[in-house]
Amino acid sequence: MWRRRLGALLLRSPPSSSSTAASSCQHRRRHLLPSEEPLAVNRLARLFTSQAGSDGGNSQKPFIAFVLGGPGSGKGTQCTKIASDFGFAHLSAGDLLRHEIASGSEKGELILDTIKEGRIVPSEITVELIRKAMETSNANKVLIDGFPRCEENRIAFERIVGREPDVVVFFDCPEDEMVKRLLGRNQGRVDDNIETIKKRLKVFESLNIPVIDYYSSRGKVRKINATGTADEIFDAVHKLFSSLRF
Ligand SMILES: Nc1ncnc2c1ncn2[C@@H]1O[C@H](COP(=O)(O)OP(=O)(O)O)[C@@H](O)[C@H]1O
Ligand SMILES: Nc1ccn([C@H]2C[C@H](O)[C@@H](COP(=O)(O)OP(=O)(O)O)O2)c(=O)n1
Ligand SMILES: [Mg+2]
Repeated sequence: MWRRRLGALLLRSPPSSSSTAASSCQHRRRHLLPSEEPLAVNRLARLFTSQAGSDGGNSQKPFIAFVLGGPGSGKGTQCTKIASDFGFAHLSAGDLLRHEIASGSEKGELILDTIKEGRIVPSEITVELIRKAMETSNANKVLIDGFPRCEENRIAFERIVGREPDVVVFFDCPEDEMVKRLLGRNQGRVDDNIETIKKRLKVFESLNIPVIDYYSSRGKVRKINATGTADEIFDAVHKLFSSLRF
């Protein structure tokens, strides 16, 4: 029901794109799980286990909202507003990955190549960046923007953290609107060009929609109509967050 037809512009994309992305996600799953343990598990256990009064900071399990939607659906724009009005820490998986590229680290090159191709970065890299950012922020309410992007991302996070998100906000936007927004974003991003956008939309359909379906079946998804102005959309978002208990 969430699948949308893209305009003629996107109908001619090469059939290999989604299978490449899918195999990347699947491929990494084979390597991921053994290598995550036990170090990361122990660190995350400390982060997420209630230790009232013992750590001098936030001692509660943080409230976690995953924020999903296609590329250009307005996740980042809405997260900024939620953070400002509701006091959430805003952790953008894409920003964390771009920061890693900018740092010149060894992983940066792989991340850059992957993002240019519109594919998904190996989950162990992304989850580790999110884990560190959560630890640093020490926040009790966290928006995780643009994650999990595929089942491998989801499984890696839930396995390491040992829990599910409290809520999954899904910005539902027609593809032609997302394309228009991305082409006008003008932030100098290597992936905001029509070729990469086509691939990202295919990846969203083939890998991210199943994650949304999964959380939907568990009653976690709150779908927001992401058309209209940013302020109009935020009216609905504001209502939603006002109704949540965190
Ligand atoms: N409701 C909206 N209407 C028009 N443009 C929007 C809207 N929301 C966001 N934008 C613009 O669209 C582009 C993509 O938004 P962004 O928040 O970065 O989306 P995402 O994080 O989902 O890719 C940005 O240039 C942003 O300013
Ligand atoms: N969980 C994630 C999030 C982003 N990435 C990569 C792949 C995505 O196309 C890029 C950009 O992600 P970002 O969330 O910033 O993109 P949008 O806000 O949806 O336009 O980063 C990833 O590999 N895994
Ligand atoms: Mg974004």
